[in-house]
Amino acid sequence: MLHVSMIGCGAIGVGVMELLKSDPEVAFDVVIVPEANMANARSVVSSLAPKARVETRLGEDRPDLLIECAGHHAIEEHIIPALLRGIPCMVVSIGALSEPGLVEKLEAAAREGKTQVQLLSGAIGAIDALSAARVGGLESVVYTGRKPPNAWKDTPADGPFDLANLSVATVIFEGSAREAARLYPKNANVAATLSLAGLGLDHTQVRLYADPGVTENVHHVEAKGEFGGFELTMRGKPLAANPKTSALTVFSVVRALGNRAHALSI
Ligand SMILES: NC(=O)C1=CN([C@@H]2O[C@H](COP(=O)(O)OP(=O)(O)OC[C@H]3O[C@@H](n4cnc5c(N)ncnc54)[C@H](O)[C@@H]3O)[C@@H](O)[C@H]2O)C=CC1
Ligand SMILES: O=C([O-])CC(=O)C(=O)O
Repeated sequence: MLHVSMIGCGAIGVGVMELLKSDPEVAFDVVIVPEANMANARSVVSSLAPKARVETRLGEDRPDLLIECAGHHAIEEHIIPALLRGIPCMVVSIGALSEPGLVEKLEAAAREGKTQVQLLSGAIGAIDALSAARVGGLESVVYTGRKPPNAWKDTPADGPFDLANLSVATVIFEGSAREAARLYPKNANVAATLSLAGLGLDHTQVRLYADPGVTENVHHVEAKGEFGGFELTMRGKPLAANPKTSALTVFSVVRALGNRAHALSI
């Protein structure tokens, strides 16, 4: 039985608890949310993981694994202190790692705690192929992200572009993955994940579209290198609870927890 503490109880966290509620090998002991969200989280957790406590921090608990499904601040606030205490962690808010120095800080904390932090693939596939290709040397990685206009609400594109009335696919950003992640933190996790697996934040090229012609979050990757090349297109269905987040992100967390909890890992 894997004893898990989870940070966040939003679209991803709730989806994960729903899918794992009848898995006898995974137990949620603690769910961590900010004070203001505790009442809401308690009502959800009481039906999906009735044995779990809702807290604002991990405290003295020592789970087998701490998983972050919360957002960028949670990395500094909860993951780094847990790693320093030797608790293995998984992270889904990969866009946060575009902040200068944060990847190094995470790595140093895991080393000091003699443990490991796993960065999850989330909404994108082929991270295994890309990071293997890096071993032989990569020439270029180009990522194009395409989402319905409402997924760009409350981002820097909301204002300069009349999102509600777009009639054609419109490029709202073109530049490096570092800049994409800085400007669009909640929509640039995929760009950051591809960068960390591949050519890094400054050399991964990103183009983002608000596209009234799509209903899914479409991720396209083109990579070339010593290994040859690949092209990947993923059409991720957005979660009803948060259109910025693809359902595959939830499934990737469930897969990662299953791989730790079950006898066979794939
Ligand atoms: N790697 C990937 O491919 C993807 C990563 N994400 C990232 O996953 C994260 C969560 O996404 P959603 O569940 O859709 O968001 P959401 O907004 O629905 O839920 C976030 C939850 O985390 C809690 N929270 C926020 N800050 C916190 C903190 N500092 N400490 C503890 N709890 C905190 C909130 O109260 C809420 O319960 C976001 O950062 C998002 O950018 C989302 C989609 C894909
Ligand atoms: O598709 C998703 O779930 C989220 C996404 O694009 C990102 O954060 O890069």
